[in-house]
Amino acid sequence: MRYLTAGESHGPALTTIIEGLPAGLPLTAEDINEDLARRQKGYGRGRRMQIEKDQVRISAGIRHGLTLGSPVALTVENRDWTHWTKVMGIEPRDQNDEEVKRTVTRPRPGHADLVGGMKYGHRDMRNVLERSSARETTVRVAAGAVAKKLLKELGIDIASHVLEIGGVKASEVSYDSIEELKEKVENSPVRCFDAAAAQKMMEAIDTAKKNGDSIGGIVEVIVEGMPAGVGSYVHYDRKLDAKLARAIVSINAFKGVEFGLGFEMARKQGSQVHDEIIWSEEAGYTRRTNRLGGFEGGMSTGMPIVVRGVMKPIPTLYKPLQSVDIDTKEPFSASIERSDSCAVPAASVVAEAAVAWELASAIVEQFYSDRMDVLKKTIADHREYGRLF
Ligand SMILES: Cc1cc2nc3c(=O)[nH]c(=O)nc-3n(C[C@H](O)[C@H](O)[C@H](O)COP(=O)(O)O)c2cc1C
Ligand SMILES: C=C(O[C@@H]1CC(C(=O)O)=C[C@@H](OP(=O)(O)O)[C@H]1O)C(=O)O
Repeated sequence: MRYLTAGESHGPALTTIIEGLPAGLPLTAEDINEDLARRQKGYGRGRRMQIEKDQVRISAGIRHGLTLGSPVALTVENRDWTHWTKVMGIEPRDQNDEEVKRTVTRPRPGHADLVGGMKYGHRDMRNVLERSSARETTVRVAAGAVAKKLLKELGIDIASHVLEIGGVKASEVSYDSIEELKEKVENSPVRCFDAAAAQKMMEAIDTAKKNGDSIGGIVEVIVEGMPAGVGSYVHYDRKLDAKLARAIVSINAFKGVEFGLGFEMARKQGSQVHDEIIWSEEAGYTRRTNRLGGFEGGMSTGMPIVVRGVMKPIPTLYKPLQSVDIDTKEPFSASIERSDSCAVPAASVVAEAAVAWELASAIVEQFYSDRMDVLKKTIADHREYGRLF
């Protein structure tokens, strides 16, 4: 499967086209809108999220609530567009209009402005920031919601949550089921299961905001029910953990990724890292522990997938950092109109979507069928073969 996205942050709309979905997958706008709403929540976001109320319009690929096997086209309109019709106009610009003539010549350190401008020859760096904006993650979440629906049909469940914001860490995660974790997380303004830590995280966001600064954090995605043996050890570009790593780091402002114990493995002995193998009639092959986070040799082991990503602090700051105006070459200290101070909770929903997409895509590639009912049967047979292997 593959998908493309198009759209500028303050343009009319964002669009995605999804190709390669099997026919017969139940899918409604509500399935997608639920995740769009989850992405919009989260303590620490700026005023833009009060303007937007993301809703998907499905314009192709679905009939009577089921996928047809043809490309699925999804669009989310930008409500803010009504305030930007002149500046972001599609038609040639009106050279006499003062508002239209104003260009962005002051790059923000940490954003794509300067290098993107140099690369594409955009001396008005609005042409860069409009597309480099994380507004694009709206339709990535829409594509992810479709992937999640496919995974759900195959008995694969996915959740995401926030582990750390601005140095405030949640306590060790403990939950009886992924459903219990989800319930706690969805009721938290920072998507953290630990209520005491969540309170401190919100205080850290308030402090950063008051100081005109921004903060980042760490998110975790957990997947249960993934069959063993998806991905492959035989070639670098077929390793599923590598695909997930790329997907996480492709999210705006994400700078690192780890699986299971992750970077902590550097400080441990092999006996404290590798997961002992056991077998039972009911469950087949499982592990006593899950310190490797669900991967061996670039393949899913069948244990829960545990992947984390680190998000840097938001680059646009009310507290000015020094930069250079590209017209005058003079230094300036930037002042800005609006920005998020922390988008880690929203980004955890994006990470969930990114992981869901990669897993669904890898499953469809490996167990290919044009039909959802056949895919379901193939996965069931694969699980049974693995149990008795
Ligand atoms: C959900 C989300 C919201 C974001 N909001 C902002 C924002 O309001 N202001 C900002 O400067 N950057 C924001 N970012 C981060 C920038 O989009 C990102 O830093 C930029 O595209 C440069 O890419 P890089 O940080 O990956 O190098 C956000 C990122 C995410 C995932
Ligand atoms: C619009 C979204 O996030 C935006 C991501 C973003 C950036 O630079 O990445 C900058 C901000 O945009 P604006 O300047 O319009 O306030 C965020 O609001 C969104 O998540 O839907």
